[in-house]
Amino acid sequence: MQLPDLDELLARTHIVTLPLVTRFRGVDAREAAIIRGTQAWSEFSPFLEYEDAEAANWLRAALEFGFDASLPRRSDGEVWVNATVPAVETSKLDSVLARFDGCRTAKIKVAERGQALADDVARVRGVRERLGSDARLRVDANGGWSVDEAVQALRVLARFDLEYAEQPCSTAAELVQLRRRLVAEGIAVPIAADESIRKAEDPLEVARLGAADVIVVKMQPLGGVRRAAEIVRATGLPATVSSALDSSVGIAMGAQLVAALPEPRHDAGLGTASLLADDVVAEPLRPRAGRIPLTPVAIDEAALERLASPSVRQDWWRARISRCHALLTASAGRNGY
Ligand SMILES: O=C(O)CCC(=O)C1=CC=C[C@@H](O)[C@@H]1C(=O)O
Ligand SMILES: [Mg+2]
Repeated sequence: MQLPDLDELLARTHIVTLPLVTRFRGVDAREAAIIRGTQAWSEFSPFLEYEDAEAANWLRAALEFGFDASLPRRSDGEVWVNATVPAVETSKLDSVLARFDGCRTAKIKVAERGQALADDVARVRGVRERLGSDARLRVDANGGWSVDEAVQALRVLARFDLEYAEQPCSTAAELVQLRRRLVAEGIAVPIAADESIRKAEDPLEVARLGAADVIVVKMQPLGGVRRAAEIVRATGLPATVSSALDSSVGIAMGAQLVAALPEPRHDAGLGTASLLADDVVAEPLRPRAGRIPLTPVAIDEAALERLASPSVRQDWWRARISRCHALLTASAGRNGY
């Protein structure tokens, strides 16, 4: 595939600000570039604090999805998704869970700065009580615990029967130590790596070190469907595909990554359109009966206008796209991107 040139890319790009229902990851709104590709609508939405070198991978993913005619795409079938529970008080659990119709798996944020282990325990207990004993529950600490804190927390949280704990500590070396400690203490909680995959220089290190039982893969940070699927294959570990809190366009991209992976599959963290108060498509990809469809999304042109970011943010994003495009052009490999 040839990279679209910069002027063409910018002419095809809409910059939008999507309000969130609940504060998540420290933000109340999500900014994204929505791109009308030649093959499909695609999304470029690296978090604002990411440097260009990291953000360029996200652009690679957007270009593959939007412009690469040789990318296999499935339009039939569905993807099972998990409910995503932000670090809310227990009084908000009913309203959060109500947004994830029929989800049989929930991922619960823990180790939030300013909160205590008792808050995490109450939240996990609250979700277990509401979803019942058959539901699969995962927690995600975003690297917020030391090894000692993780042992202490997982000893208590294990009581709620966890599918896994995602990125309990920040480094792969700590995850290795933690896994040994959990085995030694008889605490049966598998470990998943997220930031240790998507923010690592070498995403295969986790597998080499034996740092995780499961890997979490996000299609934008990993540079697209093909690259992410290759990482999964190379690690040989079971994978959970997850969103980066994308619009429904990015969610549809993630769903194609799920379809590209071998079975069995963990329920995907692709229910997060439910955390948005508005979206760019006619029918947002919110879970119904625990699933989202693989059908291509239909853009709502009026929503692109309604949600258009203020001009100062448009300029910021266009400058960012230009810099990332230059990085990709400079490093273009055999495939042209
Ligand atoms: O995996 C999910 O259930 C939803 C996606 C999700 O949790 C995340 C999306 C974007 C940024 C991250 O802080 C967060 C994660 O850590 O997995
Ligand atoms: Mg995570």
